[in-house]
Amino acid sequence: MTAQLSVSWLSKAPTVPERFVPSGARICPTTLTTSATLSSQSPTIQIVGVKSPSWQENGCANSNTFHGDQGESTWADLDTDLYYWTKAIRPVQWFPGHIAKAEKELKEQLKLMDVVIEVRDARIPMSTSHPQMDLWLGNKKRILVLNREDMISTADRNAWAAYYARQGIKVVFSNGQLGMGTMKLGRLAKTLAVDVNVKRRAKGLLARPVRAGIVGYPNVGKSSLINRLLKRKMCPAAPRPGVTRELRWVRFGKDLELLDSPGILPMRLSDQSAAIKLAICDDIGERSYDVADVAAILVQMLTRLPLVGADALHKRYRIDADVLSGTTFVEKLALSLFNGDVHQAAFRILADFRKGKFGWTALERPPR
Ligand SMILES: Nc1nc2c(ncn2[C@@H]2O[C@H](COP(=O)(O)OP(=O)(O)OP(=O)(O)O)[C@@H](O)[C@H]2O)c(=O)[nH]1
Repeated sequence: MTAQLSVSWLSKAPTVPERFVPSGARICPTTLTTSATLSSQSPTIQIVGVKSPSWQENGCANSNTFHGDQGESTWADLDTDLYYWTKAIRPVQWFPGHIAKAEKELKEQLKLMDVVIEVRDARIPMSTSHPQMDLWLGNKKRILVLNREDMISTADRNAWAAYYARQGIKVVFSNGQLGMGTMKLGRLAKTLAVDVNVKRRAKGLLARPVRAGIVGYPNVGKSSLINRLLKRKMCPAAPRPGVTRELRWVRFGKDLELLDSPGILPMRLSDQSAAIKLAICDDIGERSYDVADVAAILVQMLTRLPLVGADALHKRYRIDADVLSGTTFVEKLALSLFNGDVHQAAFRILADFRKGKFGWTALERPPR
């Protein structure tokens, strides 16, 4: 997919740190691809009852600017640069066998679902949107959940809420760890599927529980949400991707059944900007990426994020991020804290980000 660039892009060379400029790399604006634009391949999410069913999630397929209350151009520039940074590192690819199996089984179970609850990581809602989800779900009733709401800023949340509101999409923000949003989710699922039993009764059949399938990328918090709703640990949940291996229906009260499913993602991650964000957010298996590369890119991203910046990195590690490439930053940290062990230093930076040590922030803002 190609992106049309705004004039400012054409006139402004991306700020690409040396380490991430691949040899022979050339800026070719008309063929730039960004995570924002690639995600536009995924068509629509809709909540039944909402008019105008077709939501081009990234309806501005060719827009690369982000909106929000601050740093609009910062987000756009960052997206451009991220594209180049990823060109210089080992591609991130992850498709373990259980995902292929889960995808097949999930498609078979679809016909049993009255409503589908699609869970995404609130830090990266576009990068955790499966490009084929719309094709699989067709007209099925859907609820969009942005989980890990505690891991983003209020400004991020407002930007995403406004974005979905403009599309006529109701989005539930949730916290699978503490349970916020889960009751609302349960209620919404039952409300959306209310016609199931209306139709059954009209045919003289007994009412049955509404069936809601919970789907999404790995580690976005699907099982945790179910456990929180049930107030019991019925589904395996742990802080690493790929914990749920089997599809499993569980009952919530007498009128709702929930399907927990393994996290699925595309066999080939063609959008490497999205793939890097999955790695940063721990939504993809650790063996699929080079930790040092990913941490170096994270440093460069954080330096540029309006809510973080080089100051936050300096405060934590006493190293100036704004004058160094991400790689040099990681190497310096390795020397100062880990006896030169770059892997450990890289892992520390990723772990600190995931624990919110630089402040809670999303890595994506909605397209305009
Ligand atoms: N901070 C925070 N952590 C969460 C939230 N939801 C889930 N988690 C944590 O994220 C980790 C992954 O959650 P899971 O429920 O196992 O995720 P999953 O989507 O089922 O993962 P897969 O098995 O890979 O499909 C767990 O350690 C949870 O405690 C949330 O809203 N906020």
